[in-house]
Amino acid sequence: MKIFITGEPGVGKTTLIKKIVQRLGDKALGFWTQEVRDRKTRRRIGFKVVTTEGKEALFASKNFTSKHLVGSYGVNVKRFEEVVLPILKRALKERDKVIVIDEVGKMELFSKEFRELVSSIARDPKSKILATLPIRDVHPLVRELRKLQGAVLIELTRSNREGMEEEVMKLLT
Ligand SMILES: Nc1ncnc2c1ncn2[C@@H]1O[C@H](COP(=O)(O)OP(=O)(O)OP(=O)(O)O)[C@@H](O)[C@H]1O
Repeated sequence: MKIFITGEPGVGKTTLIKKIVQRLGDKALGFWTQEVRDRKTRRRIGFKVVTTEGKEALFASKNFTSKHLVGSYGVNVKRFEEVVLPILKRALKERDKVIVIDEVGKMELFSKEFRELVSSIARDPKSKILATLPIRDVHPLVRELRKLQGAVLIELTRSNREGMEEEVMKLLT
């Protein structure tokens, strides 16, 4: 089963992914992206990736100098790749796992290897995927995934998000 969750920023995609990862336990392999806020000011200062194995890395920050920018955030593509690529490569081999990719977004898509791995995972007819996509087509790959044959595309909204955890679990099991 391949499931793609899309929705407006802040609607709760990452929250949903984390709940499902918790329920899947060691059946899930992958990562999610979440914002990092300053402890004192509570202002958003960057984004980190967290893997299902508990690895974390701040990979986008207002304080990073980078040629890869999304808004005022500099993206450290190397740091993203170091944490995320090994787990996705493993996931491609371990057939029984649900591969979790949150998200196939602008920041993540700077990595060519990430784009190639996501394509391979999506093309594999036997892969089980739970991934999030931005609501807008920020890249041809996002457009391709949105239309992927045999996949389920769900738009998460404030009105349907309450029952979505159960809905997705039903599709996955
Ligand atoms: N079902 C829910 N009920 C109430 N609040 C929620 C729910 N889901 C998420 N939130 C809250 O909304 C905020 C944004 O959630 P989250 O980071 O999961 O959104 P997102 O869609 O992943 O955002 P982005 O597109 O920016 O990555 C968080 O503060 C979270 O606690």
